[in-house]
Amino acid sequence: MKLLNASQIREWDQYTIQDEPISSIDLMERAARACRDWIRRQFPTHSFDIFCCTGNNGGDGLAIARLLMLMRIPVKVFIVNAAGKASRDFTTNLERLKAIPGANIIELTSGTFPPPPDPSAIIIDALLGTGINRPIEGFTGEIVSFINAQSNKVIAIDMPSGLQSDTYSGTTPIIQANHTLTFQIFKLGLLMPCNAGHFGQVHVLDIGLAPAYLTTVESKYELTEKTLFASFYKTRENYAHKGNFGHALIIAGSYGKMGAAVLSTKACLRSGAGLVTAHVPGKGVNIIQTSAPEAMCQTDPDGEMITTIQYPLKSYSAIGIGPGTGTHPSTQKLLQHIFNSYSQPLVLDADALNILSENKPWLNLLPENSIITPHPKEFSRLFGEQSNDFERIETALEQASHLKIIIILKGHRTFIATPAGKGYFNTTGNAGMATGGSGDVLTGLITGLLAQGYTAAEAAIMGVYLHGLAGDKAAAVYGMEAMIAGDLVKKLRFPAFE
Ligand SMILES: NC(=O)C1=CN([C@@H]2O[C@H](COP(=O)(O)OP(=O)(O)OC[C@H]3O[C@@H](n4cnc5c(N)ncnc54)[C@H](OP(=O)(O)O)[C@@H]3O)[C@@H](O)[C@H]2O)[C@@H](O)CC1
Ligand SMILES: Nc1ncnc2c1ncn2[C@@H]1O[C@H](COP(=O)(O)OP(=O)(O)O)[C@@H](O)[C@H]1O
Ligand SMILES: [K+]
Repeated sequence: MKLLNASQIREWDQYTIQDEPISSIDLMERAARACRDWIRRQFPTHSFDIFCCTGNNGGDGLAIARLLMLMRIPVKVFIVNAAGKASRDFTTNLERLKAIPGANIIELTSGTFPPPPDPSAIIIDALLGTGINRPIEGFTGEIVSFINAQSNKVIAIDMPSGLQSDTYSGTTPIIQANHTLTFQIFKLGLLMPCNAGHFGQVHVLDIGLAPAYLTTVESKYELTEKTLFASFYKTRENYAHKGNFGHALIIAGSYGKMGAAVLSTKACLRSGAGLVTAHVPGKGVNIIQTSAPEAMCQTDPDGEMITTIQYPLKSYSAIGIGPGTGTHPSTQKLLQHIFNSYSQPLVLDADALNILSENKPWLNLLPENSIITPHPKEFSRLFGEQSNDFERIETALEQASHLKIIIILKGHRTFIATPAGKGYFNTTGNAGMATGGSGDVLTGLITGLLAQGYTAAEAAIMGVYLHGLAGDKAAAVYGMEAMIAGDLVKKLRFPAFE
């Protein structure tokens, strides 16, 4: 699914109005009904204080208020700056709400604040949505601060008010919601870790915008979803043999960190690669051969770390390097040797990235379409500190196209930047994956996909998606706390397709 910016979303709105056709007030009603249904399911016994400005986001708030009232749910509506310019659909919804006997509508003008809400009431933030075009200030800002000061749960409609959908919002007043009910599609601002304290849990509600619009519009960003995965996935032929699925080499581990080698090797085996070899320190041979007997093993002449490769690399269709290797100068030298002698894409993680950040010119030696998998700290060691997450993804895209590599910026919504200038946000995974070794699993998995002949971008997107899916399956069984990285390997599954 493409990610759209605020003006494209407005266009999508208009497209749907003409294409379906549906009037704009009916589209607002459909959006309000979707919110009402979600709210009723989640909070069946609460009362609601709904805060509205006078644009269409406020119009949604008024329609939600009416729909809740019609179900005999207690609702108070506060209209902020009621004398301000009102949208047509806001005005229509205000008339409809006023027509309901007992409607409790309170106008708030500068300096008048509402009474503190009932402790069990839920606040609905329908002040501003995607129409925001400047930071919130003045009385609206004071109302935002008032809402944030309450201990009540807050549900934001479409966007937490004050949060920009496409750019960094800075430190101006912004609603801190527990839940955000956003319409039809994620917004960039709802994917950024720096905004997490504002959007809480995001729920995308289908309001029936015309899918055909998406084929007419360009977007730099996309979400990884099952359909994208399916578009890359290659079915195994009945007569296929292991020689058809490549030979992956995992270079990993050091004394005390052999677990990293085991996890990435096992994940590589489960990627579908035909053959997997692990290159490990001499003393690690028994560990790897016992825990991953399906893999072959090359031992380093050094017992405790990776220093030397004494065999040709050409026969390997993909190489993953870095988990648990350490950054000893001998390991650094080996990495440089690989950069100079191997021309196919590499997958670089963990200590390989730490070595790169100490030898930045080597970034230019990376074979085209190599994949690097930094977490935010590794990313800033490589490419410098960024002042916010929007800047970080921009830098990732710039560097991916400059270095002609894929950058996987790991996190809750892992971001994949491709040399073609496209960025993908992953939709799978959970905080249970914040446990040592999860990244090693990802490295092995992506290396194995690359070895089978998937392009670097496909391997990166599929790997990240599958890794998160495995995390979700592991969390469903063990809970987020009890799951460990080895469970990700066990739970790796390729989705079934028709
Ligand atoms: N397609 C969809 O998904 C659908 C969307 N729908 C809903 O419409 C919402 C978008 O509505 P919207 O365009 O009327 O904008 P909204 O956010 O209400 O702002 C209103 C006005 O406020 C002003 N303003 C701007 N910044 C400001 C600030 N900082 N402080 C104070 N004022 C500020 C600015 O006017 P200006 O002052 O610039 O003239 C702006 O026009 C969307 O989020 C969703 O809830 C659904 O109903 C149907 C389907
Ligand atoms: N809160 C989270 N939500 C979703 N995925 C997460 C979360 N925390 C970590 N992950 C995933 O787990 C992996 C952790 O990798 P990394 O930080 O390299 O850990 P390690 O070095 O311990 O293997 C990444 O793929 C990341 O996206
Ligand atoms: K809002």
